[in-house]
Amino acid sequence: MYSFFGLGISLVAAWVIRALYRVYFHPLSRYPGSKVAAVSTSWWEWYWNYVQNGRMLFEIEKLHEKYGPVIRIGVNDLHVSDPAIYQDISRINSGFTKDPFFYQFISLPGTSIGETDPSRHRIRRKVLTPAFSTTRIHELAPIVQDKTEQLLARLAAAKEPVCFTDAAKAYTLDIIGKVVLGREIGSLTKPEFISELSEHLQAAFAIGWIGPSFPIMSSIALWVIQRLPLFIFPMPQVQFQRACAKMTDSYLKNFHSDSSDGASTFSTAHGERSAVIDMLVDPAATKDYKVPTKNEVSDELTMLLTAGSDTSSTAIISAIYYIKRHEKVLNRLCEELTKAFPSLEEEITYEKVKELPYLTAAVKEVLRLAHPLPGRLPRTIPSSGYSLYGNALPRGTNIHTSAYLLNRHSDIWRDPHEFDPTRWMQGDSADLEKHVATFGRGARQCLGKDLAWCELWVLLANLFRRYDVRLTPECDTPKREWVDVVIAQYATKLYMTVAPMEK
Ligand code: HEM
Repeated sequence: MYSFFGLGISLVAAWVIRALYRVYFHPLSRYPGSKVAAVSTSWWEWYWNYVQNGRMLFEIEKLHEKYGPVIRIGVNDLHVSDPAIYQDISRINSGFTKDPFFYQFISLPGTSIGETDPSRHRIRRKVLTPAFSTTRIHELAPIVQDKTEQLLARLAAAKEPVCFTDAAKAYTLDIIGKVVLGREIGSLTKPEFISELSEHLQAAFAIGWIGPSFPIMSSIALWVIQRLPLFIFPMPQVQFQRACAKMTDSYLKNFHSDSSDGASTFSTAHGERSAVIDMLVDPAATKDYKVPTKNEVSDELTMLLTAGSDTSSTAIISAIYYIKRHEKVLNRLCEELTKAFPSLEEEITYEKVKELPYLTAAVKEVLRLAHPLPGRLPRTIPSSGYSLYGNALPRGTNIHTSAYLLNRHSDIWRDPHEFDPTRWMQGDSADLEKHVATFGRGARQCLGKDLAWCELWVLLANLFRRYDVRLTPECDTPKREWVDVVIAQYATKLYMTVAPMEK
């Protein structure tokens, strides 16, 4: 009895000593912020992101307002709100890497997004780059065009207001499905725009932050669950992963890649082949390339489908909301579109719309204010260490930055909270581009940026030129509340009706 009591006291004493060390003597103790987070990253994250449902980012914002550009948000974690520091740590060859603990839960290890080793990442990225390059987007544009027609036809045929949030998710999932898997997912044909794959994906996003809060416990649980039959523990991430594995399997069975053919066997935009899979399984894809196993290919596809669906749809939904809520912007945009496409019979294509200056400025402004990935993306200090405002920080410290704060930082943005596309049409606007954190920067910046742009350009131009868009009164509100569940999740879905423009 006495020894149990003694053990209890010793454990409590050890915990107290460790907590005191972390708060007062740790190398990060000089930084202000949350004392709870300094003692335990997990509990602080769990409280703000789980109990308070994705509000950690707003707490971080408040702490910055109180303490300035650097705050402590974990035992080894600082959050920095300073565009100059963001530029420095995200530049190519900065030496900073992705934090493996964090990324194993918001991605799959070894994939383009989840790989934290820079040299392995470089190889995977080199293999995948041609599948999403600017040149390739021209070949993929007809897919975007087809899906746009399909979506608009459904919106126009609807008798009741349509849930555009679900429709836009179906649109981007169908596009990325065709690009990545070379096959139709068919969400746009479903009565409520919900396919099986989109259901798994939504469920996976819904539990977004639990993993990173308790990395060790969660990784053990995930390891066990991944090895159990699905019916015992139907975890959404694993369901989604297995659905993708099934599709990869059937693809590889149907289209066995002939390595001697290499790149020449890649799909055309409308073919049933997937350039992405063909590239991944091509041993000659790049020097020192080791073809991934079937499961590794499937993990990559899972990540690409995740990265390329809700991100773009969130941007599209926000674009419609912002443009509709700003009458001057809507009028100027419609004017530009009518001038560029005087006849309603004329096809509104990617090649033409990407040249429209006001549409482009409006999309840039949407992406600045309505970043689909608003929250912190930690980067780990390399073995050489890092000097932050002249203070040396030890290797292994994570520096987090967030698009939500950077894209509104008053050092860079005049009237940062205003939705003003014309800021992108002035002399210094080229310089502004580098300060937008929406797609990340440097070696780890978004690989699908051009595809996302293609979707935004084509859909918005077609929608606003050909239809009169009306938001339902419940959605036509001055503010849309959102929380950060890895992706920005809005409190209410966007409902709207469309009526064809008169000739
Ligand atoms: C508006 C839409 C999109 C936004 C805002 C967005 C944003 C981002 C951001 C912020 C990152 C960096 C993540 C990090 O540092 O951990 C990223 C990475 C990535 N994104 Fe996107 N993304 C979008 C659309 C897409 C699309 C359509 C694809 C197509 C597959 C895609 C594929 C990727 C990939 C593969 C990476 C990892 C790149 C690497 O680390 O090398 N994204 N994206």
